[in-house]
Amino acid sequence: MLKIKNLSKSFNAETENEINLFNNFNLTIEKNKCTAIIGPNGCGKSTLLNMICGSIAADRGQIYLNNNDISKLKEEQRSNNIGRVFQDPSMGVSPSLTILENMALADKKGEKFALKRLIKRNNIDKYKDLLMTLDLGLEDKLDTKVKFLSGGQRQSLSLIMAAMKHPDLLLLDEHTAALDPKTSNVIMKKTKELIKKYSMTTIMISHNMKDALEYSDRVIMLDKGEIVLDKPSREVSEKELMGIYIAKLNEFVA
Ligand SMILES: Nc1ncnc2c1ncn2[C@@H]1O[C@H](COP(=O)(O)OP(=O)(O)OP(=O)(O)O)[C@@H](O)[C@H]1O
Repeated sequence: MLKIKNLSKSFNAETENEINLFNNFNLTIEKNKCTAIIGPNGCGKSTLLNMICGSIAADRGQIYLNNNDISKLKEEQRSNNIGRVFQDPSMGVSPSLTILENMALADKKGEKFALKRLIKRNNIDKYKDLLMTLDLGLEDKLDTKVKFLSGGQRQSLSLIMAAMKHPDLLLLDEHTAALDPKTSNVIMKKTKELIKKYSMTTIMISHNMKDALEYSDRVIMLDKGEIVLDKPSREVSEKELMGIYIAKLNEFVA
């Protein structure tokens, strides 16, 4: 379970460009459930994920993961228990390393290791088995540098790597937004399968209302750093979400 208590964050404090994004923000994310976070551009979705994983510091407040206060931990320390897949297929993987080297790195997350001893021959079958589940033939390209893979292939690899150590929390930051509809669909299905298989508590940011409803247990809409809707996904329709979304966008334009 993830518990966020009284989180506050502003940017450019005490300047004319000050943005008070979160002000005493509270949220509890249930264990082993997938929660979708939606909301218009700039409402604070990525900033929230960045504060959870520690890539940006909150001004005030606490974050508890399975009752442990992680607020003061560095990003690397939090990454032992938090996996993340980004929108950009080049993030979350090391493009100049091979598929095999990337997977071995993900496998060693949180451990001290020597790079030259990174790859353990007896782990290769494990990596191949994981890649085989993607059905993209990547298991036969272990020595291919990741920069030569397509966006969809990289994103699939990134997902497998993020889930490899069965993190307590999986953060999906618009992870299919840069992909074509068919590949996006394949990756969403794979995501659902992995979340279920490894019982991962998941937060998924999406601008795709249909995916947000289909693949989550709960949907939360943010607007200007505040929760404006919070419902079980099965109790809300795409039409209802779009209605609120458009009303918020119109408020923004007005
Ligand atoms: N490092 C930063 N410095 C200054 N302002 C920032 C910084 N990071 C985010 N912001 C501002 O905070 C607000 C929220 O940004 P954020 O990226 O969290 O929104 P978002 O909901 O993820 O948007 P999108 O859907 O476009 O990805 C925006 O106004 C953004 O300009």
